[in-house]
Amino acid sequence: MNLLKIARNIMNTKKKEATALKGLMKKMQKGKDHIMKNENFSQYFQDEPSADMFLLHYSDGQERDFSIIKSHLSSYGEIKNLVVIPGINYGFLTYSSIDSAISAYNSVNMPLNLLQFPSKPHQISLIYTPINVRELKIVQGCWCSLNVPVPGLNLEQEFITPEEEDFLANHIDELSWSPLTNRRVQQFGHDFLQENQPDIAIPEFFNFILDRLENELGIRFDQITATEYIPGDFIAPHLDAHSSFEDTIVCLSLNSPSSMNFRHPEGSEFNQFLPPRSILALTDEARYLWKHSVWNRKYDIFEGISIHRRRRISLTFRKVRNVRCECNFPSVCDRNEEKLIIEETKDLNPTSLEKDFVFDTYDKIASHFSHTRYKPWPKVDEFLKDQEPFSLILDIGCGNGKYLYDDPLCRIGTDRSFKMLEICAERGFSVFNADCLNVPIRSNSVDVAIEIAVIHHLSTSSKRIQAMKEILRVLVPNGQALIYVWAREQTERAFTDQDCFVPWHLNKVYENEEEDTKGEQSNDPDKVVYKRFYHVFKQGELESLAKEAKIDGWKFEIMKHYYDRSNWCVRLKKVKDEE
Ligand SMILES: O=C(O)CCC(=O)C(=O)O
Ligand SMILES: [Fe+2]
Repeated sequence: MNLLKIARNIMNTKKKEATALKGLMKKMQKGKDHIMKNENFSQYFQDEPSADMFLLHYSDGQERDFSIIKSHLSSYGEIKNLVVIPGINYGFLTYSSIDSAISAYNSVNMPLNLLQFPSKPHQISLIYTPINVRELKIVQGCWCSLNVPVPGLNLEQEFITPEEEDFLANHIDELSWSPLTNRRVQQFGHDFLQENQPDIAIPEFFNFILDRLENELGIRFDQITATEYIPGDFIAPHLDAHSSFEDTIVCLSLNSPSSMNFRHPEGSEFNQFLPPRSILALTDEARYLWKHSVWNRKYDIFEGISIHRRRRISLTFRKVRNVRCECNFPSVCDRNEEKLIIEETKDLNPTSLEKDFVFDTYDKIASHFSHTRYKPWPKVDEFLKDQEPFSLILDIGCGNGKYLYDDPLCRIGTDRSFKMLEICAERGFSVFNADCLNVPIRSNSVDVAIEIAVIHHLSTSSKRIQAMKEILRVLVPNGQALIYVWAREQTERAFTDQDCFVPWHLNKVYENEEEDTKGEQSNDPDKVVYKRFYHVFKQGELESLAKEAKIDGWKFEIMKHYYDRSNWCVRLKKVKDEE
């Protein structure tokens, strides 16, 4: 090779390097600009060195990238926090000292300091920030620890071996999972989710673990729930029903770390880290008083370091209770709760359940209810504003009239509760007393109907269908309706049954002294409790109801169905039934 050729080769390599470098610098700047613009983070960036840093890594933030980022960044000093968020190309880093941060900053930000990620090589870069990562809302992992101060909570790590973990998970996966909205489950022993179902025998492959638990805790568990959580799945805060199971409940985690939130009724909260193969025993206060939940997060932050969740299978071991619960926490105990058994009949007359726990209750709580229900829900409002001007709008079950506000000429409301109607009348709205099963309005006469949080107070499915039929009847052809009902799957509350009572805690200042029937005394001396009857809807149930409701050659077309504020919702249109 002659000299000229060598020189040209060197020149070419240098040129290539320079182009690569330019490309990288451009990409870094683009990444920075993107974050500044879209996440509005520019306020968090600063030139002055600090131990807290913003980490641009340009990878997909998955677990395999995380370990490379971590081992590289550890070489500059001790790391206090390192949060890499699944699916996001930036993260957060805190060093134990500013010196480490400076040394990382100076080396990492050098162009062409590429890290060999499994996906592809990446440049990472660091920016100083004044913000502590715990305070950043974007970080949605659960900050958790191994020992949380919840009395009666006990974690034991490595309760089973990795081989036993595989053995259990494989056997369970051979059986069939039942889907719930946000996770899948399998029940063994007594199936408390499906009433009146015979017990399912506990498969033999569980025997070794039942024996081990019996040896350790002295309890032979006879009910097992297997739950599958894909990252992002969750279980809402709940207490395992006191009346259904005895004191100690044990959760065994398979295949993935996760965390469980414990919340005291007065508000304090802790996140318990759950390593795979560990058992967590809930006894006494932890079992009876603190609600537990698994949040819908894709990662947890344990000792400052983000830990990606993978597919987790949890096994919950319980012992079915045969005697009344005598726990020391009567305020949260269901021992006195009657189980609602509702007879399905075609009779549309109100039952005493509806009279006492819907009509009467809403009359009693009307003014308190009205003070807490004044803001229209944005999606309902949007629907109403979407309608042609001067459309006639009927609000069935209008309550205090929060959707009747502007434009009273075109909006009319009905309700069963006279007290609610009095409130509407005082506000000058056009309302009248009516039952939603028999609306005294001509057929084909209203352009738009809404029925928000009403149908879930009807106790039988015949009544719920009749309510839908009434909406269909009064609407003009092509008229639209919007219906909201409480979702069983909501995260705000947990329901063991679809038919249930939900308490209303009424401040005594709202109690009418002349009335003879009073609510029950609450734990709070200033409050009384009134029960409201609800039938909480399963996902898809409202759509089935809409499909079933047909009259005189008309039916509903489902234009949209969605979840909003703990409710299942449908937007319907009255169309010709061609069948
Ligand atoms: O995921 C877990 O370990 C807890 C499940 C649970 O709370 C339950 O099934 O009641
Ligand atoms: Fe539970």
